[in-house]
Amino acid sequence: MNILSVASEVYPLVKTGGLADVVGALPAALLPHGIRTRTLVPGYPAVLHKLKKKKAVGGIDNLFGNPATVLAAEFDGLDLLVLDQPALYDRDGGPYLDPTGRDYPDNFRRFAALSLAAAEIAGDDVVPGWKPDIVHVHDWQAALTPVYMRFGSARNMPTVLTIHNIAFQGQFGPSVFAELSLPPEAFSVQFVEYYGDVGFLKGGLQTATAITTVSPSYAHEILTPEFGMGMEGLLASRTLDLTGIVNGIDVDTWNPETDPHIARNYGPTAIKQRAANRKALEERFGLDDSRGPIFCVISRLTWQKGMDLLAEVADDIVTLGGKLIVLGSGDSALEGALLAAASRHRGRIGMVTGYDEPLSHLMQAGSDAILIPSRFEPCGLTQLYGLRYGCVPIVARTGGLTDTVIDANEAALSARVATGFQFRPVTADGLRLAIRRAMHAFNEPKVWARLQNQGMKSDVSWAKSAERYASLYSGLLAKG
Ligand SMILES: Nc1ncnc2c1ncn2[C@@H]1O[C@H](COP(=O)(O)OP(=O)(O)O[C@H]2O[C@H](CO)[C@@H](O)[C@H](O)[C@H]2O)[C@@H](O)[C@H]1O
Repeated sequence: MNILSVASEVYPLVKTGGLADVVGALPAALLPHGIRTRTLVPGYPAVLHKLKKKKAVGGIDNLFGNPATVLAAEFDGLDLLVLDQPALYDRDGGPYLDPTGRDYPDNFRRFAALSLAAAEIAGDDVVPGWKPDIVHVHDWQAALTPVYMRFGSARNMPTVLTIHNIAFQGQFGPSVFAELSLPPEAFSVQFVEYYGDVGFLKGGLQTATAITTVSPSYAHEILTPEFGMGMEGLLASRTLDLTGIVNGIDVDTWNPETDPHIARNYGPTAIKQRAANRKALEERFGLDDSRGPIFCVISRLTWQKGMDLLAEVADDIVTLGGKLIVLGSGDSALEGALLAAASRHRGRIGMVTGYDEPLSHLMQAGSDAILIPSRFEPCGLTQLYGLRYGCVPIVARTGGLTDTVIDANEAALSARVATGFQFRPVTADGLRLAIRRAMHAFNEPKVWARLQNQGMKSDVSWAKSAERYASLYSGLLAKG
């Protein structure tokens, strides 16, 4: 079976968040099921520079006024198709933002182009000799693909749309519609029209054959007004086509036994070796060597991720005898609040602003616990990395965090299945209480070691979830 996967980022070529990790790891996990994935991504400079051997395999004469080339390349086991169109993608800055941090004003065109190219690859002879059986698109940036397919030659090919975060919907003013090369009837409630605007994700949710999101709990939550972000009504009409499949992680990239980014490698039978990583972290963040637990945070600094709650409890972590290290960037007010906490508590709180993949590995390997106080979290990946690295997750009880961490309550502790701590309500007090519970457990070395062990034994690989995607795909093909 051939899948065309379409996304705006893919690890290890271009990553701003968890979407890239999933799009980068799923193809290898699907291979044992006889499923071959080609991944279509935009030809940003970062992508083109990293791909040394690439060859033009097709072209589109007129993609919103300019010709585009489709390049093929292999990278780190990924079979890639790259949409090369310099007018759209050859920019300074990131995939979505210019160097000053503002959205590119033509993002609607940049990602409509990605979707239109995908539809043409699926339906026309853009890549001679190759056709997918199913097109699997990710998030709003690729969500117009099934809409274009509906009006093109691949109208009968099944499509899957995965929602990684329903908060990002790709909503634009009505004037962009004229530029999308869609027929007039597409500006209607059955397609992209959304309260008078154009909704990319909305159009995808209407037209994709199947919809998935990245955990079973989030699949339920997005049917409610609290989490559905306005899409709950539409999703309610599609519940039969909606599934939650929890994310896995790439257990080769994230393997404490072989990880090149950490000070000392270790496995489940040598957890004590983590001490060398803890020491390396203390040096890196300028922390003292007091014995209390190190709590880490690796996150976008946003309200979604509950980073305002973290700023509120930072002083308490120190008062309770713990230490806190934060790696992240985002909202400047939150960044400022956390930097202020770090300067109030030199030696006990450390912060690195920015994005640093290798450091994120060392933090998982050397910290005692990872804090994830998200207000909503479709799946979350950092708790899965934490489990694999013996870094105990302390998480808000929401979305995929609910599904992947087993709370250390009395019953779970005595059954020896607990892997971390959950809290609700998601407030500063809720988080504070969870930190207290964790401190208490940390002070009982046997209990803590059991939590770490149990976490490291959890299956966080893609194996089970890849099987679920494989059976979803087969079901779609069987339906014809
Ligand atoms: N400053 C920094 N330096 C280095 N690495 C950093 C970093 N900040 C974040 N990261 C990394 O970026 C990724 C973030 O993934 P998450 O799943 O936590 O959230 P995100 O909201 O991006 O993803 C969305 O999509 C994913 C994938 O489906 C869902 O799990 C999630 O719930 C949803 O919100 C992780 O790999 C993390 O280690």
